[in-house]
Amino acid sequence: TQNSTSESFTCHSCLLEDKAAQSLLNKMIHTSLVNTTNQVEVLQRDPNSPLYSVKTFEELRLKDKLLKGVYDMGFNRPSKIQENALPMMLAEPPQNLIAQSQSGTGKTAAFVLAMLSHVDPTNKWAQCLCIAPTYELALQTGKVIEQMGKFYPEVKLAYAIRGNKLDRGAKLQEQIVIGTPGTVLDWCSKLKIINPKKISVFVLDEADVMIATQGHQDQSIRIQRMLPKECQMLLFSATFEDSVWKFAERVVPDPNIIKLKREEETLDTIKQYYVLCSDKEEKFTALCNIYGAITIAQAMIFCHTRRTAGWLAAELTKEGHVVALLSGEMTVEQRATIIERFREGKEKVLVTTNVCSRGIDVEQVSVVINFDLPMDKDGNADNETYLHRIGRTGRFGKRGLAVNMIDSKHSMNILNQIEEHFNKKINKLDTDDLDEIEKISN
Ligand SMILES: Nc1ncnc2c1ncn2[C@@H]1O[C@H](COP(=O)(O)OP(=O)(O)OP(=O)(O)O)[C@@H](O)[C@H]1O
Repeated sequence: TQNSTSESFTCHSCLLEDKAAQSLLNKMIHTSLVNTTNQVEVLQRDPNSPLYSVKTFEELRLKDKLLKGVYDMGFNRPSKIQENALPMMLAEPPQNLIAQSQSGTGKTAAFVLAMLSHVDPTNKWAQCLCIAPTYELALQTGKVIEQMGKFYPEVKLAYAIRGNKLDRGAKLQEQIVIGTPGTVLDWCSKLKIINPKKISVFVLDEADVMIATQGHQDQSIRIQRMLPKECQMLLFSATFEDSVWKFAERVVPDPNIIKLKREEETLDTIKQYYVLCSDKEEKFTALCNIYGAITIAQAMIFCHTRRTAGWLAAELTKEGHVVALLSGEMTVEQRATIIERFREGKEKVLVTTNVCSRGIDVEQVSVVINFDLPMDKDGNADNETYLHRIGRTGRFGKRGLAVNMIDSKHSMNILNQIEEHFNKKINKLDTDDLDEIEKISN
């Protein structure tokens, strides 16, 4: 209907544009390293120079105060990306770096360590400058700097973020500055609080989010142009589409490049079924019939709109089931809390719309219910989203179960498109047949 289309559109646009919120969510959720089996790809500016990588933090010859900070955070050894990135960032003379890897692989920890090692605490001026796309992301990175520098109190940190007003010409004493592009630019140019000529490390974090925000790209480039040529430039991004790449090349001259590819998801280990119903209510009944079977593991239920998700969560609750609802009108903090609880297993079922959970990794989910099938704005099958919802990477390749609810010719059509696209047959499931339901959960 007109209504549901526009509703899903609003939710879609509010979150699609809000890459920053997604990024913040992932940061809040990743309280430890994400497992990846993919190899790191390293492209050196000088292909003849030996490639250094480290397996321990000791090999980096960090100051004791810093090593203590690293161990105090519970890090035992460098992550995959850190093995190569750290030696490059700490090399003499300094090397420029562009690094791309998914959220939770240790990028932030890596450049924070690099900044802290570069600082000369006896010099009371800004030496390292880090820019992040939003206020919240800047605060989040600031926290990591404070935590890692806990045993190195001579090094001070300043936040160049809105609301932090300093007088024109006031000279900053802090050696590290973290902030958003607009404020950092003001501090460097108009207010002259930072002398950009004295910056020796420049970090551009979350480049993909940065360029998605109006104006940030230009501001970042203007900041970069004020820095001395020999300043070390470091750029990090979770994704690497062409636009990010073009931007990266403009702000990081002569870069070394490190990439950690995301693992491909496949449908190979997934049992896929469809259930035939006549309307939403019948889909609900069918869902209740298989509820016992699906809640042996953790399940996610996807609906097309916020309204359906809200309705479904309420109906399931009325039936006495404990479910969590992740919805578009929630704040980032609220969403983070819900995802965190679900991750910890406090709730076994999470009802959500696709938009809300796009790009958020919840690896342990082994049952996915498509209460509504994923479709694009023209009403065709959204194969990519289908794969993201139910696919598994090699690493988390345990068996999974996907159940698709069909209640119209249109949704049957989408299902057929999905079958054809992946060249995989999706079997019919009779939810009144207890033996059959028994089978799917084994
Ligand atoms: N070497 C390490 N050993 C153990 N844990 C680590 C290590 N490096 C980072 N971590 C932890 O792993 C989590 C993810 O790291 P980090 O935030 O640096 O990743 P990221 O790639 O920057 O991801 P995001 O872009 O989402 O912040 C954090 O909780 C961090 O404290």
